[in-house]
Amino acid sequence: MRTLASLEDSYELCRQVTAEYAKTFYLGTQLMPEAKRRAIWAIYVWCRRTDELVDGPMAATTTEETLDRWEEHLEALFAGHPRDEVDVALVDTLHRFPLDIQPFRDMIAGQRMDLYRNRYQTFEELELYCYRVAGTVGLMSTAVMGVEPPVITPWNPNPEIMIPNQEAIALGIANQLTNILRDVGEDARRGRIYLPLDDLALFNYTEEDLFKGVVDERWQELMRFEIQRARKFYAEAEKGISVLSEEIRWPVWTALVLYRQILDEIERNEYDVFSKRAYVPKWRKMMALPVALLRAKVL
Ligand SMILES: CC(C)=CCC/C(C)=C/CC/C(C)=C/CC/C(C)=C/[C@@H]1[C@@H](COP(=O)(O)OP(=O)(O)O)[C@]1(C)CC/C=C(\C)CC/C=C(\C)CCC=C(C)C
Ligand SMILES: [Mn+2]
Repeated sequence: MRTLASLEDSYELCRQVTAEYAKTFYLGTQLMPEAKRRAIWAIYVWCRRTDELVDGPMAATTTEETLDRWEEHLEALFAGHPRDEVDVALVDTLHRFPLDIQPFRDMIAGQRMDLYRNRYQTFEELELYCYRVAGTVGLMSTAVMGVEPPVITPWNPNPEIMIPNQEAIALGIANQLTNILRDVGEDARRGRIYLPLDDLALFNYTEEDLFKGVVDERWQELMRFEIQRARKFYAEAEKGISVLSEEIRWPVWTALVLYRQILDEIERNEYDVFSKRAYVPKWRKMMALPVALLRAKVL
């Protein structure tokens, strides 16, 4: 069988894709030890490819069968059989880290929802979607990043190792909710509303108002409500960072703080997400780094 790519070339390709498409995550990985950041790059590429099946240039040709084939491709990867040059790095990552296939399957299930669904009635329905496309990323990342070994004492010789899965899921959901709030206008132009219809009704705001991009007191109240809920998921995630490995805490704090800043920008824009895309200026991102370092070292 012809060599698809050397392992080094495969990881380098994953690094280039991550650096190109995910500046914030890439910055976070730069603060990680070599073996772990390479693994995150390989996982990022798989996640990006999965998302682009439904969200990228090829989306129009994607069907349930496309996702079925992608799931078969995933099974091959977990069986140790790469099919293209970026697969080589992920197969190596799967051998090095205790990654379970279920979060990968769940992300594909999330992309299936994007195929046939463009409204969410309740927050519970939206939360399932956010778990599938983003909470799963938290589980994948935590499996690579690892946790600080618990302190062994004479009175506690076999301390339980706490894996912060719920908190990792919470960060993924917080990121996805942030993404949804930032992209309300863009998604509406594609006929898609992720905000729960029950929430719109709570503030007497209609789908028609949203498609017209109406920004009034009703909309601002609704957005305050949504942002407050997203911040609760960030707060939940913060509790889990303290048990991550020491050298990992800074990059994760950085990823959390930088993504959460998007909510601050939406507030600065007075919740007008229709004519302004919330964007965190570089200088604000840079200011967040020492804050994240302090949180990682002290808390
Ligand atoms: C620093 C670090 C470990 C980051 C993880 C990097 C990684 C593997 C990211 C994958 C992201 C991705 C492409 C997922 C596919 C589905 C998707 C697009 C999800 C949405 C991401 C938005 O990506 P992007 O910003 O590129 O979107 P736009 O194109 O700009 O619209 C999501 C919002 C989900 C992102 C979810 C995470 C990064 C999970 C973070 C959680 C952890 C790192 C766990 C931390 C552990 C604890 C205990 C808190
Ligand atoms: Mn998507």
